[in-house]
Amino acid sequence: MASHPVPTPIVLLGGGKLAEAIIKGLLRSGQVSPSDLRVTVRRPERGEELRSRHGVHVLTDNAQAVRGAAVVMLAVRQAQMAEVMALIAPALEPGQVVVSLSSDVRLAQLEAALPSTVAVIRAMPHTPVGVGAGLTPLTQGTRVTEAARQATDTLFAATGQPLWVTEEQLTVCTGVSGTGPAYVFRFVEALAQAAMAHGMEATEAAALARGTLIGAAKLLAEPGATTTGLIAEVATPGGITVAGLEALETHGLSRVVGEAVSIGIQRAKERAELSAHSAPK
Ligand SMILES: NC(=O)C1=CN([C@@H]2O[C@H](COP(=O)(O)OP(=O)(O)OC[C@H]3O[C@@H](n4cnc5c(N)ncnc54)[C@H](OP(=O)(O)O)[C@@H]3O)[C@@H](O)[C@H]2O)C=CC1
Ligand SMILES: O=C(O)[C@@H]1CCC=N1
Repeated sequence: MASHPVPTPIVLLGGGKLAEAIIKGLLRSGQVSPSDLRVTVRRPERGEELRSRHGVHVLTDNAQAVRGAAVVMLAVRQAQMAEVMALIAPALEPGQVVVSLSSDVRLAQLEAALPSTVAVIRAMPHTPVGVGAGLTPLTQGTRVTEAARQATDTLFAATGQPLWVTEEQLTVCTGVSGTGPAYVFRFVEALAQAAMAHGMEATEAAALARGTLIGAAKLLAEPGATTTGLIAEVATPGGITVAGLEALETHGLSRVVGEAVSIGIQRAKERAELSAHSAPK
């Protein structure tokens, strides 16, 4: 599917952290130019940042921004979703694709708030989209045509890899890959803290931990790499890594990671419920 051109213009409503990562990823792909991208903000200084860093069009009027767009992405937080959907609903044009990045608003609620002539898709990108290395789970609403699906697939392929899932699975993805980069970075911090506890200077400790993650990630990205194989390459039988791996499990690594994922999924479900109950009828 990714051999199709990326559909443009692309409009991002809410120029926050995730929107900027998507802008960076799309521009980096070389398949989209700054003039293909429009982003809305509510603070002029944020608009200036985005304009000067990426050369994109910046607007404050969400309804005006969606005019003529091929794809409209909802990139505001839960608190602004209902308001922004109400603003753009009368301005959306038949055939447009609306992609919600919100973890908190379900397809049924999105479709109820938006005209029946637009295709609604939910996406759960993560910040690696900014370097073209994102994995973006997607789930489609009831009015999605093959063209709309292909347009969205192509767009996220430009920032890494799209992955189509059910809406239920998207909630799991939120708790695993949407949040996941933060957990990985926290692990790097913990590794650096451990190095410092054993006498390393902060700068060297941070470099050791960061270098370990970046090097390990590159090995994992090699064709055919498996975590089991990569672990075996490090863990000399009867050696030091084996002892460390045992300590990780004894002290609950799998349980702790499982707990973080479960809490994330539970919170995503609670927020979706809250959002459904507070939506204007
Ligand atoms: N960050 C991530 O890694 C991920 C985020 N998401 C989802 O993406 C969405 C955005 O998250 P994130 O980027 O982190 O949050 P941010 O708070 O960074 O971005 C939201 C942006 O929307 C702006 N905004 C608010 N109201 C309006 C409005 N009426 N018109 C235009 N812009 C407006 C905010 O402006 P101001 O700066 O003034 O507050 C802010 O810059 C959320 O729904 C989140 O769940 C999903 C997956 C991963
Ligand atoms: O923390 C959040 O709520 C969002 C959703 C997944 C990643 N960031």
